Amino acid sequence: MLAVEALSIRYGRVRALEEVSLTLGHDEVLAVAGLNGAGKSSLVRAICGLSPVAAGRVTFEGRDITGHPLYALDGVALVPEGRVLAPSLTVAETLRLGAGRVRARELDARRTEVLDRFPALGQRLNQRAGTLSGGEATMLALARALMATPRLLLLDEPTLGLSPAAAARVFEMLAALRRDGLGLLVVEQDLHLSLGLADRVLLLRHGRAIGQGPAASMPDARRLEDLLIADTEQEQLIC
Ligand SMILES: Nc1ncnc2c1ncn2[C@@H]1O[C@H](COP(=O)(O)OP(=O)(O)OP(=O)(O)O)[C@@H](O)[C@H]1O
Repeated sequence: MLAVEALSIRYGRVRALEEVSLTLGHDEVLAVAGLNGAGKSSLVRAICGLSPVAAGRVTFEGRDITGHPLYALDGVALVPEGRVLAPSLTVAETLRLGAGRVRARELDARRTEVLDRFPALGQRLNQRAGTLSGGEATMLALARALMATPRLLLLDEPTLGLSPAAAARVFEMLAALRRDGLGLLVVEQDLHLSLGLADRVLLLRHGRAIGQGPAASMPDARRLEDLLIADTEQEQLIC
């Protein structure tokens, strides 16, 4: 469904990503792991046209979408780092934004479908996003993305700032979405959560892929953390 080929990202003289490649199939989960500054957000943002691509290619369902802006990408939605909700908008207004330009009947149908997954949001339709708890706000960011009826969902640190229990609930939701056929690319610092959900894991260090492979064949979370921290260059540690 998604293929990233030798993607490089530059911000002026900063080399944020160096020739990183990955593939993701339908209803597959790829977790991207790396320390702060490893290039995880840059990768996710470049896939949906939000970071400058210096070289390489992104294809989605066979179409070249390199540099295409998110709003023009049919089938792809993003849950951005930090959720990026407008605090003064209500839950209902936020969901409406996520749907883009659709007819009222279609909007109602999508909202009903999405709220089936998030009953707590359904009880807060008139509450302003800025007054939601961290866990509720994350669920709203997720629900907003689902209003676009994506086949591929990109998530950038969806558990940031959440309690372990709330983070586990987010990952339960992601598991349910995968069961329902969504492809997920998730940037996640919590390697226990990542390894529990992902089919495959991509490890980034200083903008380079230092390993990529099935989650089942990865070392445990503690060893993975050590690999991400290590200073020595070890190309393709895990394949
Ligand atoms: N807009 C920008 N302008 C200049 N440099 C940037 C910009 N965005 C990111 N960078 C740099 O690119 C590198 C990768 O940043 P990125 O945000 O992709 O890392 P990350 O792995 O997502 O980090 P974190 O886990 O802290 O969010 C960093 O050195 C960062 O300072």
